[in-house]
Amino acid sequence: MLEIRDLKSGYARVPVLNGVTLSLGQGECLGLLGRNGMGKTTLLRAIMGGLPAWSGQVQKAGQPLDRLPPQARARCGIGYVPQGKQLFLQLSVEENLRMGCVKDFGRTRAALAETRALFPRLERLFERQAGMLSGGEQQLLALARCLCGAPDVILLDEPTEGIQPSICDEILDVLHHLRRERGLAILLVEQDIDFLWQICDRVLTVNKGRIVGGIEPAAAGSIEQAKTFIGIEG
Ligand SMILES: Nc1ncnc2c1ncn2[C@@H]1O[C@H](COP(=O)(O)OP(=O)(O)OP(=O)(O)O)[C@@H](O)[C@H]1O
Repeated sequence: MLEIRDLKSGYARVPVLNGVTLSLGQGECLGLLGRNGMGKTTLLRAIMGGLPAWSGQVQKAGQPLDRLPPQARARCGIGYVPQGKQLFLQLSVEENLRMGCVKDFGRTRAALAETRALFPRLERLFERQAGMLSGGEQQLLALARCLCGAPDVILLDEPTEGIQPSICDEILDVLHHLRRERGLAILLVEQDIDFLWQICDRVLTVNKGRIVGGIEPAAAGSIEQAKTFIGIEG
C-alpha cells in the first residue's frame, strides 16, 4: 500500500531523516515511537510532500509519488492529520468538513452523513465555530475532516496529545472500525504507549531520523521494552 525507501530529508541543510525505509500494508496500523525531536513529524511531512525529499522514494500501490505536491498525494488516497490539527478556527464544524471534501465535492453529502454516523459527538456541533470546540472535539474534527477525503492511508501525528481519555477511546473506535470495514491503513506517531498498544500491529522505533528497531505489541514484555526505549521507567 505505502512503501518508503531510504528517505532522506531535513530543514535548510540540516539533515533530519537519515534514510527511512518502511512499508505499510492494507488495513495495517503501524506505530512510530521515539523521543522528542527524532524526526517522526518530519517523516510524515516528507511522506505527504510538505517537505521535499532529498533522496529516496515514496510509493503508493506501486506508484511513485516523489514528484507530486501534497494535494496530488491527497488525491492518491493519502490523508494527513497533522499535530496541531490545522483547522479553520473561524469556520464552523460543517464548513471545515466541507473543506475536507475538496478532492471531490460531489461526495460532500455522503461524507457529512458518514461523519454523523462515525462521530456522534460532532453531530450536535455542526453549526459551532471550530475555534469554540474543546481540544478533544477539535481533534475529532481534524480526523473527521481528513476522512471526508476518503483516504485509504492516513498519517496521524499525536492524536491523543492533551485530550481526555473518553475522546481517545472514540478515536480508537473509529480507527478500529475503518480498518475492519474499509481496510484503512494507518501510520501513527504517538507518545502514548497505551494508545499505540491498543491499535498497532507493529511499532517501529525511531532514533535520529532512522528506524532502529521494531516491537510487536502482542509479544510478552513489549510495553516495558517500549518504555525503556523512550526513557520512561517500566
Ligand atoms: N520547521 C523546522 N525548521 C527547522 N528545524 C525543524 C523544523 N521542524 C522540526 N525541526 C527540527 O527537526 C528535528 C526533528 O523534529 P520533528 O518534529 O520531526 O521530531 P519529532 O520526532 O516529531 O518530535 P516531537 O515528538 O517533539 O514532535 C528536530 O531537531 C527539530 O528541532
